[in-house]
This record gives sequence, structure tokens and C-alpha cells, in this order.
Amino acid sequence: MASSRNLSRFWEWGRKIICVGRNYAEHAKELKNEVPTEPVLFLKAPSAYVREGAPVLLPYYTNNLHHEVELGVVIGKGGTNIAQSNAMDHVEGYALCLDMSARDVQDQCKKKGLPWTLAKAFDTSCPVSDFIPKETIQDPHNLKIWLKVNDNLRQEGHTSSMIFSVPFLISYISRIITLEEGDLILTGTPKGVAAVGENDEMAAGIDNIITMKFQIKKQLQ
Ligand SMILES: CC(=O)CC(=O)C(=O)O
Ligand SMILES: [Mg+2]
Repeated sequence: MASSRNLSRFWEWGRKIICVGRNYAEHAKELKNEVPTEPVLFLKAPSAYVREGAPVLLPYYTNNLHHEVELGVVIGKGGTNIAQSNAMDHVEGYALCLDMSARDVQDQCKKKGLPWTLAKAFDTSCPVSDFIPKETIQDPHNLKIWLKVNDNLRQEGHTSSMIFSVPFLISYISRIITLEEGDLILTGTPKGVAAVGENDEMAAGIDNIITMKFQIKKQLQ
């Protein structure tokens, strides 16, 4: 399905990271947002990728960095105007992802009507697991995803609670932004988002499929 380049290291491709917000009603409610009737989209820069072994940076301009655990979908075949009926043919695999969010900055951006770039797209704001081949996950809407901070469970959600399904999201996004191989779609976070601080250790997983760990470090100025 993928081209000659190997998508198992999709983070090295430098392609788009397209994030879906408020895709779980309980999370939209915990942040006092409306439950959306259309997907909420935003982007992260490819420099947001970080892999296990390297720290997640606490940006100098936030006092409230939140974790958001999410299922990531790796695109194997690009396209525009993709029909929902064959959207899954465009999927190469999956990854466990975190959408690190400077919540205080995001709240200010919302108040001022500004984009969320500072809050969501900074370096290391997208920790990702190893690539999970498509065949490993029979149904992306039947997975438990969880996140612990210093061994305390903070988030536990089920992808069956997504408001917009993976095929719907691929189709919807591809009518606005051309999807390319190596792109990553973050499908939104379940409830339980909360703050992390310097030296905290985040562990996250998908069922018995994959786990990953990251430590928070202050960004040097
Ligand atoms: C309110 C948000 O930050 C939306 C988001 O990223 C999500 O996953 O939901
Ligand atoms: Mg998110």
C-alpha cells in the first residue's frame, strides 16, 4: 500500500499532523465546550514529533501543560475527496499519540479569537509510539486507551465513544486538506485531561497492543 519509503518510521517523513478536537463528548464537556456537530480541526508542525527516550518539553510560556492521549491514524495512500466507503484503504496503520496542550495559552487564544498554534504545535507536543501495522488492529473503534502520570491513572477511554469515526474523519479532512502518505491524524482525546509538571513521568497504552513512556523536562531558554 505504501510507496517505496517505509512508513513504519512515519515521524521521519515530516508530513502533516492533523488533529481532531472535541471528538469525545465527555472531554468536550469537561472543558465546558459544546459537543461539536462537525469535526474541529487544527494542525501540529512536524517538529512536534518526539519519540521515547527523548523528553517532552514544558514550554517556558505555560503554567498548565496538559496531557491528551489519542489514537493516531497513519495515512498510507494520499488523496482528496476520499469517499467514506473506501477511506480505510488509505490507512497504513496506527500509533499511540499524545496531544500535549498548553491549556492556559489555549484558553487565552480562545478568548482573543487567536489560533491555537502556541498552545498545541510547539516542539515535542506530539509524542508518538512505535508504528502499529493496520492488521494488528481489527477495529479502530474498539480499543481502550489510557494514560497514567507517575503511576496514577488519569485517562481511560474507549474509542467506541468517538463522535466522528475514522472513515468519516478521513473523508471529511480530505475534502479540505489533501492527505498524503505519512500524514498522521490524531482522533481526539477522552476525558481526564490534566496538568503535568517537571520530571513527571507519563505512561500510556492501547489495550495489550502497545505502551510508551515519556518524562517532562523544562524547556531551556
Ligand atoms: C479542546 C481541545 O484541546 C481539543 C482536543 O485537542 C481534543 O483532543 O479534544
Ligand atoms: Mg487533542
